[in-house]
Amino acid sequence: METLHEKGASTRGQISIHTENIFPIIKKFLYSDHEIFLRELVSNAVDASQKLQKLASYGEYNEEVGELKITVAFDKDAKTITISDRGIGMTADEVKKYINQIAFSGATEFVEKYKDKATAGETNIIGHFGLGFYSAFMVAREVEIITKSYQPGAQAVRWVCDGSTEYELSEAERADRGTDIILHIAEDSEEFLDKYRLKGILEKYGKFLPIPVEFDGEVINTTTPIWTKSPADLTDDDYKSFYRDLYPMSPEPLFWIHLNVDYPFNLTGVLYFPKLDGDKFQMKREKIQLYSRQVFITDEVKDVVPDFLMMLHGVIDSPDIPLNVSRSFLQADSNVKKINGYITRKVADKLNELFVNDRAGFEAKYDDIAIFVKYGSLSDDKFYDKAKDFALVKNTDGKYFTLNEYREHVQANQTDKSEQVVFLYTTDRNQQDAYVESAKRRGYDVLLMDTIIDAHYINALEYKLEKTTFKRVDADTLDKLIDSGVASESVLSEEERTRLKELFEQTLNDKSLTVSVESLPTDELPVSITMPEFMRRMKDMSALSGEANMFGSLPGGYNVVVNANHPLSQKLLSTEGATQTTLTQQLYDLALLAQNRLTGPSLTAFVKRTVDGL
Ligand SMILES: Nc1ncnc2c1ncn2[C@@H]1O[C@H](COP(=O)(O)OP(=O)(O)OP(=O)(O)O)[C@@H](O)[C@H]1O
Repeated sequence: METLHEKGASTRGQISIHTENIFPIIKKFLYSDHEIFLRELVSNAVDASQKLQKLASYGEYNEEVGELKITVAFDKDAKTITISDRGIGMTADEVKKYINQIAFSGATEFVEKYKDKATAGETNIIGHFGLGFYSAFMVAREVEIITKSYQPGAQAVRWVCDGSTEYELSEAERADRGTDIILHIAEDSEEFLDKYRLKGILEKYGKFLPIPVEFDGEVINTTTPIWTKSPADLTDDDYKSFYRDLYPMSPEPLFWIHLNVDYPFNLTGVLYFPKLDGDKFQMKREKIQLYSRQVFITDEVKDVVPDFLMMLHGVIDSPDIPLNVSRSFLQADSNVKKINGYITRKVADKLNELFVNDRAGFEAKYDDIAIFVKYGSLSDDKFYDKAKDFALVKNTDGKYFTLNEYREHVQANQTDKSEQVVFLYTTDRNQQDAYVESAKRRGYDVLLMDTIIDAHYINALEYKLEKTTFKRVDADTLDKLIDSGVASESVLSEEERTRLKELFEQTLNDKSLTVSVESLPTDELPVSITMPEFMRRMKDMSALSGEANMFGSLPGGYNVVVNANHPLSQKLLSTEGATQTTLTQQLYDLALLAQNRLTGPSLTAFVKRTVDGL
């Protein structure tokens, strides 16, 4: 039985810390967010309650456990906030040991002592920093503890400390086992003496705590959220309704992944693939909530979750993530790295499973999934290796192919003279329609690569796929895009071709344009405008990165390709003077128009010229 040495008297003593000034430091810097005090104290109450449950289950506590509800109450007049639990409580010696010795964590000792008895994943003790309790001094000018140990016949004790290094410990009255933490709120923290404020904080951090927490006559938490259950016991509706709880305004998720791992680290959670809808490019971060043993910690999951999965929604719960330490430490933490790898693997496995089991369903969702697959493939080679079998490409007819299937599909028709298979693509089906249609007329297939990440994805695929080149449909004339090595016959003589080239150069009078005359099929446009693939990619990249580099600032870069075999070319050569100039300009403008690039005064002039000619 625990009693104070001098029964009835109170003891005074020094809190054993090495610096006198630790409290101001705690107050200011331990947590920048003062509301955290409530999370810490309620977590301690949860710990104490769970410890009691454990002792009971180990047969070391044989009395009635009863209801283990934690209550949080406040008194505006007395300016107090009280957190009460019916957990294991503390003897006077334990108060001295656990409360007075800052940074000595009772929790660590407890786990150490019971770890042999606890089965994996069962060590549900929140605290292991030994400082949580002292966060009370961020908001309180004085903290009082009234506690009574679960041990038979234990004497209740009262500990008071005003935030200096002095404390007072005396005997007290408490009917039942457990602990009351009474905070005498400091003047500058009176904002916390407010029903809505307290409720808000409790709901933020404690919505899923494993022990019921009552505030203002209501229990604020669900003690067994779905991630603590076994997937076998859950239905689709359970997952969907949990999602609705977390994100009331969001459309139904596409699918989800239940995470559950014990070794080499402990992690549970449910990650949802959201329906991104029109929001595809907007990286919606801060949608994953991080918990530690059901205590909400943060929605800043950077470093814990791979960057490309930051757009997922859901909950991750891990006691193995160091939470109160700096970011740089977090990055170097080996558990965090393993967790990262694990999540990546689970996501890849889930996608593969969907692909294999339900190809049609997978395709139906693919437009939403694509961004994860692409971003993942770009940022993580291991993910790419898994994803290459289920990553899909979509052509302009809306058909989906895996990369291998697509290669098979186009190989016969789209292999050039250097044995490269050319994947043609469009970044804008409407704007590049003329080019897409002429490619299709030749029996070529065209891929849709119209999302912002595709430029990078194409680079990565070219690097990874053997003997494969991507070319945008308007990068060159079709003969050159897929160069069979067989030159087409020209109906014009060499001299006529030179005249044609000069005619365009003089009429357009623009040094940034390169004019070439080529022998194309007669059903191709008389004039078309192309931009070499390499040049365009460089320009796109510099536009994307927002950095002005030499490619970004280069003007034009366009080629004007005149089709020597088109009947209009011959007609052009047979005219002269103003008629010839007008016709040349008109053909060039039509080429621009076919690309939806004829605007402003040039468009006005074109319309007038056309009307005049009718
Ligand atoms: N409500 C409580 N009931 C019983 N013991 C408590 C209670 N609150 C605190 N303690 C004891 O005081 C110790 C120190 O608490 P403190 O919050 O400072 O550290 P911790 O919980 O071990 O770690 P953390 O910093 O992560 O919270 C606890 O480990 C526990 O032994």
